[in-house]
Amino acid sequence: MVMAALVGNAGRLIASSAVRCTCSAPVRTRRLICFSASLQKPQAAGISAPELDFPGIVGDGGFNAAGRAPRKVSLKDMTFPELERWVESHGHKASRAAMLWRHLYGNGKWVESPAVIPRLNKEFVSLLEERAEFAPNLQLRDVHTARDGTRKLVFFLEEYGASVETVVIPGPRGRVTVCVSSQIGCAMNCQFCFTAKMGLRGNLSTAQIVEQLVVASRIVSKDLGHVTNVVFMGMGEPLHNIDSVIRAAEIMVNDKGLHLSPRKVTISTSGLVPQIRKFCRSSECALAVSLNATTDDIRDQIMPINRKYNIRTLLDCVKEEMITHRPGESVFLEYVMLKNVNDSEEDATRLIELVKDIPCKINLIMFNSHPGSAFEPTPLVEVLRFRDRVADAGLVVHIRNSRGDDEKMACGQLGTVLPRSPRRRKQEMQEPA
Ligand SMILES: C[S@@+](CC[C@H](N)C(=O)[O-])C[C@H]1O[C@@H](n2cnc3c(N)ncnc32)[C@H](O)[C@@H]1O
Ligand code: SF4
Repeated sequence: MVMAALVGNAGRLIASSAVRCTCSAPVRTRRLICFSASLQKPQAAGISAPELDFPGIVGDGGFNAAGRAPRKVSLKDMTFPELERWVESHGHKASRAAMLWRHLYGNGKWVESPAVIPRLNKEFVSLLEERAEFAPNLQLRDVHTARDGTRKLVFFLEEYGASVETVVIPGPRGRVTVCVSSQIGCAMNCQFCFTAKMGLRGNLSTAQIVEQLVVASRIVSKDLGHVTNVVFMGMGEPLHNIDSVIRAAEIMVNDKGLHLSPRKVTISTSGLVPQIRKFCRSSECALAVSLNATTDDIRDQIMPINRKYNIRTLLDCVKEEMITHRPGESVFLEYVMLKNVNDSEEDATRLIELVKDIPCKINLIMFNSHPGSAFEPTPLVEVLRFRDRVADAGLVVHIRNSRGDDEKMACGQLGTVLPRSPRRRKQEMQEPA
């Protein structure tokens, strides 16, 4: 029956027999990788060695058009200790880094130029003007608002000629969740996900990830209040861009700035096993794993990454990492309900067996349809039945409703830009009075 449901999709599923891997990265991505090799010869490039220690330089491409002088460092590429080192390496007190950090991230200030920071030492202002970039290359192009109040921010990246999207989801009791993107497109090719159709165009830098949150916070601060939660569930596979993502998450939880609780910053992955290990050992933020099937047969077809790391390998890794490195915490297991694909009674029974020894919370996600998708959502009554079976076995399980799906803002729908009237676009982009 399951296979029958997949028949319409079979050609496409079978044809996608391999996960597109990192080494088939597009030219732009390869250019950045090759660039890091050229960093090994700093003198030849006319760049002073201390500058090379700072991630803003590397993430930014590093050189000006002439290829000799260093470009500005991108401040939002740096974690707090790195910013302190950068400030000190230019002969200033570390306390100036703390002040700068507060103005970048703290207390709703979010400044974009040293000129507006009061009582700043003149030489420090010159240093910032000459050598530092406050905001990365990420232009807010549009804000769409769905009927349920969910907002989608569309950012344009000039160097890729493409957009990435960020979603703000107002919740009950003052909860405000920002869903950030980590890549432009995605290489993982999950068959039910619209973002997969873009393929991978490139990775976002730490600064570009953090900036999504800063801009979203600024836009919603007057009417919704503070952002309370961040989920890396927008465009892209966060652990395919793990270094930038871990650093962005570190900046988000820093208590002198954005100060989110690490438990409220969740990184979601389709299941890259070595990167899950690295993440659990080097970040304190929460982990979500998109399981989405209970047999390798089905998962191989809907999530090609399963052909590399199958369900057993994935769940063994998750269990071991949670028990060893995250005692007392639970992993979120995401499960998109696909009609006649992964939603049977047998699936519920297998799911219980698979996860019963893992400290976890299961989220059943309603499938969000998109143009060209061969999948259909499981009817709500069936989702409720599935949930009850899993809950009766003593597992923690919730149903996640779609938010913003009328404006294509829900999970797995990102990657399109909707036309708006110029008047409404102007209204939505303004900060509320
Ligand atoms: C878009 S992904 C981004 C994070 C990461 N790449 C991952 O797969 O976990 C976030 C979540 O959306 C789910 N998802 C993808 N396409 C979906 C769709 N069309 N409807 C509902 N959920 C979807 C994924 O299974 C995942 O749990
Ligand atoms: S579900 Fe996640 S990993 Fe899969 S294609 Fe979509 S964004 Fe990529």
